[in-house]
Amino acid sequence: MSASIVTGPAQPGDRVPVEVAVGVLVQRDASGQEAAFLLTSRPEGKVYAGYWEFPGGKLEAGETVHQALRRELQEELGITIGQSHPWQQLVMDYPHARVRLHFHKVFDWTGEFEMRERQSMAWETLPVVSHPVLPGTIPVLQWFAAERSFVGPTHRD
Ligand SMILES: Nc1nc2c([nH]c(=O)n2[C@H]2C[C@H](O)[C@@H](COP(=O)(O)OP(=O)(O)OP(=O)(O)O)O2)c(=O)[nH]1
Repeated sequence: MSASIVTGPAQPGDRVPVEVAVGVLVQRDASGQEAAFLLTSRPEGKVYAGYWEFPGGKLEAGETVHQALRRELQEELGITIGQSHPWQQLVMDYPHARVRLHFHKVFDWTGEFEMRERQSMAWETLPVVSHPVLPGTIPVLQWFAAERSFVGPTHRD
């Protein structure tokens, strides 16, 4: 399976991207600095099953990214998010789909985590130990590395 990051403007003949809301849940340490972030594994039955990603899913008709995130995290993890903060966007081209990923950071949520799709979850810092990570997760780890002045591999190959 090959996947690539799309850079530059759309070209004639490109597939129209599917819009995806992605939640980057971040804990803060005692001094208020950003600390661990949440990764979840893709459930059985989905493409890239078992790969680690940030929780989220496709926007439904008429939804904003925030609304989709709130719904997906309720459905998948059983939590209710408060505010979400737009952070980064990325278009990925996979054999199965072209997706535009809208990453929002989330610092506030309520409820207990329940793995409603029998996925796994892990609070991670750099370098992440969960393996393998989804191709679309790698740029996010690089953004974290830049924000945190982290040097070295962000994950296992
Ligand atoms: N949730 C999520 N999806 C990601 C990430 N990175 C990445 O490339 N993707 C891709 C994988 C999928 O092609 C797409 C998300 O679709 P999905 O199948 O997980 O969404 P969904 O939960 O709405 O799925 P479904 O109801 O259609 O089964 O975005 C990520 O960090 N999180």
